[in-house]
Amino acid sequence: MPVISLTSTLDILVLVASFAALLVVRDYQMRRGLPYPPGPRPLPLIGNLLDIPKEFSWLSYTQLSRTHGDVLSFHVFGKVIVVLNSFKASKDLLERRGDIYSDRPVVPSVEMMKWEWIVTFSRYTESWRLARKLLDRSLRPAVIAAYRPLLQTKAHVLLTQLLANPDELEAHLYHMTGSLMLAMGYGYEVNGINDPKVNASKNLAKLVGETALPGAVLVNDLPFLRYIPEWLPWFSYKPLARYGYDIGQEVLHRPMEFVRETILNGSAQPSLALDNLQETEKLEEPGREMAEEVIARALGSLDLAGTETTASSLMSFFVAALLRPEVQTIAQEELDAVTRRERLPTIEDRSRLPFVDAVCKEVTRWRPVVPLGVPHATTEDDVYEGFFIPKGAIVMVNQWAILHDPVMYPEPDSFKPERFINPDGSLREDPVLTTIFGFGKRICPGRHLADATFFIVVASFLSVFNIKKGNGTDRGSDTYPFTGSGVSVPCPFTYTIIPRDRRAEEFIVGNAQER
Ligand code: HEM
Repeated sequence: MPVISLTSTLDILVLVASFAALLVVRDYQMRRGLPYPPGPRPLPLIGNLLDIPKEFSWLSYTQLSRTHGDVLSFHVFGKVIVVLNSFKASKDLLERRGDIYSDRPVVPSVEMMKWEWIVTFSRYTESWRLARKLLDRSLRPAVIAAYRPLLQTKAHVLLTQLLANPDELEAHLYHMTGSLMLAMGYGYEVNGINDPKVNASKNLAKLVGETALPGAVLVNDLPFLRYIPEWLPWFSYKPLARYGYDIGQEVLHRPMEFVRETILNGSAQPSLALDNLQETEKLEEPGREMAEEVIARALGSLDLAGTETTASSLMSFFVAALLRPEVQTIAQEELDAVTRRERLPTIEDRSRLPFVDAVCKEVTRWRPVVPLGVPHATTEDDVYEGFFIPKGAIVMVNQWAILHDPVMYPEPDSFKPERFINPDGSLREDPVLTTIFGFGKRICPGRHLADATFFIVVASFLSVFNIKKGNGTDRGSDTYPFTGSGVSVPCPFTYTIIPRDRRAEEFIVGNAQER
């Protein structure tokens, strides 16, 4: 029987220690003696794995930034994760040094599901640049202005649905934002609450939320797990990868097939797909096929990235309105003065509705829907304020820390739209609020659409409805907890939605008949 002698054990220990020392020296040389940004002390091998909670990690980062400073670093299995906790550092790095801070991290689950076509996950490549250019062009303010009537119609349909079935708020919001993306993107009119195209993008968004962030599933930390074969069912990621790939392909291709069919049979409705496909007609093959692929990727990403974020953010508005019912009354007085209760508000009314606008701004500050944004990655080594940030580092913006800074926003955890109102009653603009849409070359291309949609839904709702607390114990803001994973949304809550009065009810019915 082989015996491991004391000397050979010592030999192994010496070997491991020398290897570890070699790594430390190499790391020191690589960063030219400069320190990494501060953070909790890493443990051997696992680094800071135990310092990064799976839930509500933005709260822990905010806490740590108070002692360590606004740029933090963590080390997990050899990867450096940098968390930016201030607007200044986020601007300095992601915007001013955008050439080297605009990549996305390699995420094993994303690779396995072949989701690199989704613009949000695409690496900083020529293929990303092409799709991104198309999105920026298609979602610029002038185009969004042209789609205002569509936005308003969708908001009015939402009112009708809420009147008929007020208990299904979340489903109606999802339906509204999903049907808006599909109408704008492809000229597709959704068919009822269980429309297959809305469901496909909802399923994809759900799976993305559950799996696509670094650390969200074990395979993202231990990439070798992706090779475990299917005959080890408890451990293999392959069935999940296949499912993710299939629903991804459905969102990527099905709506484009629909547009092509409607072009052929002459029933195509105005849409971003139609506009862009018409442009490609001038091209020769293979350029045309490639251009069509870019359109499919860009619009599939729009559908995916725009539906859940906007719907979830709107859900937070309803929680805020429950917590401070008097805010509804103030906003309604402002709305009534503008519309005289003779019509529904429009996006053009916005400049005369500063308080309603302030409500929208405060909701997004109070409960940012993706509190850690979408991770960026560096393509070069860099030095910031004396700290070393290596090539390949994952860089995240802690939106929560920025938008809950008690100096900028006193009592940051309270929902207070008044903070955005100047003493003369006008709206106080706040450039820091764009934080919710990210920074630099990767800033959300759908921000103008999201902003207009948010406003018109809130204004339309408040002009005809009230939301009131449902039954159950009232524990203040604790009655309405939010989820703590990548996308932070209100947990299910009880409420009652009722028309403000008989006049409001008649108005909703009359408006629906006119459509
Ligand atoms: C409340 C609504 C929304 C919020 C809070 C939001 C937030 C964000 C954030 C934080 C990012 C990452 C930015 C970065 O990496 O620095 C992002 C990216 C993106 N968003 Fe939005 N978004 C919203 C609505 C929309 C809408 C309506 C669309 C489409 C119409 C959209 C399309 C996208 C796309 C395609 C990306 C990926 C951009 C890239 O990687 O180049 N988003 N969004």
